[in-house]
Amino acid sequence: MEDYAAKVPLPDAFLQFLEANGLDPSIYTAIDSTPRYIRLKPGFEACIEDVEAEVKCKLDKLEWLPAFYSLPPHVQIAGSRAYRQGKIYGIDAASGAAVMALNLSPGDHVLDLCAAPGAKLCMILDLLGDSGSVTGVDVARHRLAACRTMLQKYMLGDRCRLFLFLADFILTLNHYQTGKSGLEERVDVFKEWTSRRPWKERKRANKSGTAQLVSRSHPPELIYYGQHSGVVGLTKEELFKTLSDNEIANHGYDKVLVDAECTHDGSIKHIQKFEHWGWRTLQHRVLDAERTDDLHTLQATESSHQRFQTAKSWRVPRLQHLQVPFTSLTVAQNEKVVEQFLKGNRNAELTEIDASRNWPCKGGCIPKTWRFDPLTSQTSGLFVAKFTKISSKEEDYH
Ligand SMILES: C[S@@+](CC[C@H](N)C(=O)[O-])C[C@H]1O[C@@H](n2cnc3c(N)ncnc32)[C@H](O)[C@@H]1O
Repeated sequence: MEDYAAKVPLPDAFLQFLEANGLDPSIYTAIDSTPRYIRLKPGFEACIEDVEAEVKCKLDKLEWLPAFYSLPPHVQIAGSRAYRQGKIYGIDAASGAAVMALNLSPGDHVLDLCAAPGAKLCMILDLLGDSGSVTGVDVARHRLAACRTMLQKYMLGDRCRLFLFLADFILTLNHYQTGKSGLEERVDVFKEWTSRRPWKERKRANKSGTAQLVSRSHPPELIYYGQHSGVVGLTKEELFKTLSDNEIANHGYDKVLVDAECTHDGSIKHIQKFEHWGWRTLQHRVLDAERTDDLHTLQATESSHQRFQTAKSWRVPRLQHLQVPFTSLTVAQNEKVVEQFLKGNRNAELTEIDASRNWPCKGGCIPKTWRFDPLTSQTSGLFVAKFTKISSKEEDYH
């Protein structure tokens, strides 16, 4: 450990955390050389040379991840015209890999739990193009607001809806309800989305409080919906209704992404922020056992489907894949959560990720799981696992 202390600008407490979690501190020795990544918005392939001219460096196309380019770590893209005009995204390649693992097909309806600020959500919408839908759920109002801004900037809002709530929220929306004749006359029908909400609605929102983080007692709040997201024309009762098991068959999602909160110890960018925040706060923000336990519970809860949002999502016959990327590299927050999920869901199995054949990363401690560690992958750290439902009719409803 002492050897690394010299090479790696990390405090002892963090090195001890890594050791306690069986993580090799050498993965952080790439801190200074890990590139930045951008993703090109579909349709803007021709502008890559303009971007290169603007940021004054050559962009390297990633062989293993479509539309992704790497650039030197010191290059800033936020001030570039291409970024401001919504032609490129700043998103880490490992996050892009997690989205590719969903193996999206045209028309898929995707549930993105813990969606904000929305880098993966935007990529999913780009890949779906003019089909399917994405439902993003997050517990943080301010992060969802950033997500909505991103949707608008990249013109991706048409088939998306965002809900402020806990990830165990059950959404029972039928994705494409059309031809709902007569509903237009009803007072409380969702009209085309507008940022200027009617006075009555604002009053109601004020009453329910404007906390940045919602609690379990907070009712689900629709933060944004697009014209073709399936919301327009519904009443609140229809949007939030509870379905019986039989009805669930016609609702639900094809794929679910659970990008739950974790300690972010895999993220170099996150760890580097402590240079500014002060290493002393690392202990409180990342390492405290109490917080780590909470996060473990959160992930386990979300992934093991004790909470019914994910449970219902898992049970809907349409669901094919549940995809879990975690920005931690500890076994407790990854493999242990996977094991717990499999134990609690006999109709779930870990599935091979087609795209992983070309990924520059290592296998996890459980077969078919993957670990992007910063040194091997030259990306931010990420753990990825994908579950598929074994389609046994009796098991679907247990
Ligand atoms: C790793 S970040 C998600 C990043 C996001 N998927 C993206 O690609 O930009 C984790 C998110 O989980 C949210 N979160 C934490 N606990 C939650 C819960 N119980 N229900 C819903 N969201 C939660 C946080 O607000 C945070 O935005």
